[in-house]
Amino acid sequence: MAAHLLRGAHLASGERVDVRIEGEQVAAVLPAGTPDSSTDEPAGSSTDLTGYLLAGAFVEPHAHLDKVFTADRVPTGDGTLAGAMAGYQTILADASDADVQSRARRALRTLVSNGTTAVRSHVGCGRLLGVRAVLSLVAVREDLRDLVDLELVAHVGGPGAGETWRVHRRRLTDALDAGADVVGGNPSNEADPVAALEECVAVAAERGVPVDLHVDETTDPSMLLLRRLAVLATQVGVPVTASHCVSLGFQDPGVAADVAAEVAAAGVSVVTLPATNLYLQGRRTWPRPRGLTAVDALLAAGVRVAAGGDNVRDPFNPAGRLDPLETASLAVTAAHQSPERAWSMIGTDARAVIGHPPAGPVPGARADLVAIRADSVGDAVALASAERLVWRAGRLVARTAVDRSGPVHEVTG
Ligand SMILES: Nc1ccnc(=O)[nH]1
Repeated sequence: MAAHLLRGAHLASGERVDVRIEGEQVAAVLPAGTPDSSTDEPAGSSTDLTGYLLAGAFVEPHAHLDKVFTADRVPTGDGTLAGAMAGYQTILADASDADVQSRARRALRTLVSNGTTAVRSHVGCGRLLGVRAVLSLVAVREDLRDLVDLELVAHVGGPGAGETWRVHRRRLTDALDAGADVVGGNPSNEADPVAALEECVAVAAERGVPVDLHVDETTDPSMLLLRRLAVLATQVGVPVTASHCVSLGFQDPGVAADVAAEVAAAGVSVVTLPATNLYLQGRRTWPRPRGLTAVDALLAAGVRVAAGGDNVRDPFNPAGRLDPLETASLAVTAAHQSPERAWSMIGTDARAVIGHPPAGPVPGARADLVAIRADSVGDAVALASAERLVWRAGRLVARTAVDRSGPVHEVTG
């Protein structure tokens, strides 16, 4: 089997190593310069990674690829979630298959060149879109399958749609039939949030697929569906993820700790989405709160917490770089996590949340790797150097070099 040697990189621990890749996997991790690791290597089958930090590739656990890059098509809204949802409705008529696909492809290539090899994207499948966007993204998933693992979440509903949960149920099953992998939705924004939540979880249980819901994306503490979701999660045998959970950050600390314990006991994972929730939440209150979930309480209770980029250049967030290191930096400054914890939230934890097996410079793991020019994890999170190399299943899929004129990206897939 063809082997490739990555020479002289350092790991997060600081140790300098040579990493041998065979096929799709990491075959060996040896101290840098170990003679055994480089003998019998024909010239050209190694890469010098001196000065690079080598780690498992990043994972984006929560994107919205059907919406990405639409910010310039809508008038600036009022910056709230309701305003963003209303603004987005106006774009849908123009969202042809070709348009959705080209925006999603551009976003995925950027994510890959930044070090990401697996992406979970929510995709609208409500009244205006039906299964159109799901089908568009299924085609993109197929096209780019050598570059990135793309998982699709059927994101049903929306306020004012005037649809009952019977109709939503059909929309979810249609989207799953069309190729979506996971049940999603935004029950907190429905007329009957508890009924909507229960229906989503019921569909996931019936179909035997994971469920990943937008939960409690509000600073209003009286909305706390997370508690009900934790109860439901103990009754179904499918993986349950709660994205956003903003209102948990607005509970009394005792309540937050109790709910976090319930979430941990139920095995529910949480995805925090700092960029969008800093943008959308807290617009109408002073002092202005930060719209983040209670990350510390969740971690203290033993909940798996990942961090995602969510919306990028759309009515929900006009900014965003499609770089998990931007998300990690926000987890440090806005969610008060250490750089090392933030790094794990965009890597190991995010990968576990979406149910993928471990990857990284560990013998036997899949060779999904990112090398970034950085002295340490703290450096990588803070400076987010553009100089990166990315391998997926043992194959180099992207390389960004920097010369005097700036970064030069090459996505090889
Ligand atoms: N934060 C978000 C809520 C609902 N839809 C989105 O695209 N984003």
